[in-house]
Amino acid sequence: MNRTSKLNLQFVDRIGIVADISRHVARLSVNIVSMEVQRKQELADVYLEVDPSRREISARDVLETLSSLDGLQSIRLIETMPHENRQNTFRTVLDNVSDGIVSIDAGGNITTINRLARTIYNCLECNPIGKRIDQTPVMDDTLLSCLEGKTVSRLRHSVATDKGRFQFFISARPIVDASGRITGAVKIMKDMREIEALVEKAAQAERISFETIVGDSPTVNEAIAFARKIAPTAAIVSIRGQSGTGKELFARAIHFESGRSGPFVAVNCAAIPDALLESELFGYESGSFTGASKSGHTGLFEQAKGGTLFLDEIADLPPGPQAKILRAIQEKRIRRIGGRSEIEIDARIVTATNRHLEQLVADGAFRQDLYYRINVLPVHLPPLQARREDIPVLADHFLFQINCRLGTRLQRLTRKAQDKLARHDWPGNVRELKNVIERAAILCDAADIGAESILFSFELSGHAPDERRPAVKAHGNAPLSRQLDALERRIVIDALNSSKSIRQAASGLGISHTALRNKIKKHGLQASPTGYAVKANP
Ligand SMILES: Nc1ncnc2c1ncn2[C@@H]1O[C@H](COP(=O)(O)OP(=O)(O)OP(=O)(O)O)[C@@H](O)[C@H]1O
Repeated sequence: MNRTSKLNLQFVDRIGIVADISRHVARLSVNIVSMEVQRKQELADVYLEVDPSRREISARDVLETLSSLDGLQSIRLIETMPHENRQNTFRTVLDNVSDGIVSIDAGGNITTINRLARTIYNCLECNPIGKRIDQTPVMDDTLLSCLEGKTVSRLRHSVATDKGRFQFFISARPIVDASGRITGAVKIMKDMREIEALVEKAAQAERISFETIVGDSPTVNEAIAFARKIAPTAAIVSIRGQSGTGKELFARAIHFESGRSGPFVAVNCAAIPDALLESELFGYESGSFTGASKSGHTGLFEQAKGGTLFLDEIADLPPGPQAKILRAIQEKRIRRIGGRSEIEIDARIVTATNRHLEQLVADGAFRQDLYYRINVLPVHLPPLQARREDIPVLADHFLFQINCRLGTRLQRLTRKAQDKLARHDWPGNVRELKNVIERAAILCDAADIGAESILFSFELSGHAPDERRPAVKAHGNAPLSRQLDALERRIVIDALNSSKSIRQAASGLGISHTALRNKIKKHGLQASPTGYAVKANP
C-alpha cells in the first residue's frame, strides 16, 4: 500500500475512542496522518487517514484491526476526508469569485491564492502555495507590510503580464487571532474592468420585464401570457385598465421583451398642454414659430427611434393630434412643424387609457379610425378589486421593496393588517396599495406592521371611504353648502392620492389643472410623504 487509506468509523459515543484507535493503529506500525471526530447525538463519527509504513499492510488489514474496537457500529473505507471536502468547496468558491485573493501566513508564505490571482500573476501552471511570497511572481510589498499591522484600502495597482496589463484596486489587511496576534495577511484585488461593467450596469435605467410584474390571479397571468406573446411583434398594442392597474408597467415589459434596442419613450397625452402637444410629439424646425428654439426640436416619435413610443392616456388627445397620430401610424412618417420633408419613423406604438374608448367613439370624442387602428391587440388589466388574491402578494412585494430601499429591517404584515387590506375596495388600484404599504413601512418602526399602521387616504383626511357610497352623513342641522364642501374635499383627496400627478387627478375628475389647484388651496390640503391631507392648521 503506497498511498494513504481513509476510513470512517461510527461508534456509540464514549470516552477513550481516539486513544483506543491510536493504540490499535500503532500496533500495526502505521502512521496516523489525520483524525477528525464529529459527534452526532449519541454517536461519534471518526474519520481516520493512515499512512502504512510497512508496504505489506493493506487498507483491509487496518479495517480488520479496528473492527474489534469497543462500541463500534460501522466501519467503511472512504475516498475523501471531511477536511478535504471543505477545502475543495473553499477552493471552488475562491476560484469562482470575481476578485483575486492571496493570503500569507506570519512567515510570509503563501497560504491561499485563487485562480484569478494566479492568472494575474501568471502562475496558473506553478503552485506557489507554501512558498515565500517574495520568491514568487506574486511578490508585492503590500501583503508583507500588513504583517506589521498596516491596512490598505482600494489602492490602484497594475501588473503587466503576457496576457496584457491588469488594472485593479487592492485592499489588504492583517489576519488577527483571538488574542490580537497577527497570524497572516490577506489581499483582495478587484478587476477594474469588472468595476467599470458594474458602474455601467448600475447607470442603466431599471429594466422591467414580465418577471417584474407581480400577481397570482388567473386574469393577470392571462394578461402577461398574451402580452408576452405579442411583445416580439411590431404590432400596435392598446393597454386598457383603470388608473394604477399597471398599464405603464406592462408597456415597459412589452418594450423590454420586444428586444428593440432603441429607447422606451413615454408621453402622458393628458399632461401636455394642448398648445404644445404637436410640437412635443412631432418636433419642429428652427424658428418655425414664436418662442421656438433656434436649433429646432426632435419630437417624441423621432426620439423613440428603434424603440417604443408609449402614448399614455391616449383618449385625452384633442382632435388635431389624433388625426396626426393616425397619419403617422398609417404612413410610418411624420413631418416636423415647419419642416419641408417627411421623416421616416421606426417606433413601436403602445397606447394606454383608463377611459371607455368605445363610449368616447360613440360620443364623437375619439376618432373611430384611430380607435380601430390602435385597438387591434388590447391587453385588459382588471381592477385590483376584481383580483383580490393579488393583494397579499403585491403587499409583500411592496413591503420588501420599501424595506430594501430604506435599508431598514425586513418587516411583515400582521394577520389583522392583511385583513384590513383585504376588506378595502382599492379605487386607486395597485398604485394605491403601493402607497398604503410604503406609508405603513415609513410610519411603523416595529418588525410587525399592525392594522393601525394601514391608513387609507380617507383615514388621513378624517373622512369616510368611497365617494360612490353616501359617505358623508346628512346632518339635518348642518348647512348643505358645508356638507357639500366636506364631500368635495374627500373626493379631491382621494383623487390626488390615487393619481400620479395633480394633472392626472384633474383629468380624472374632469376639471382643469388650475381648477384643481384652486380646490387644493380652498380645502387647505398639502402633500406629505404619506399622501395628501388637510393641513394641520389650515
Ligand atoms: N402587477 C404589478 N406588480 C408590481 N407592481 C405593480 C403592478 N401593477 C402596478 N404596479 C405598480 O403600481 C404603480 C402604478 O402602476 P402604473 O403606473 O403602471 O399604472 P397605470 O395603469 O399606468 O396608471 P395610470 O393610468 O394612472 O397611468 C407603479 O409603481 C407600478 O410599478
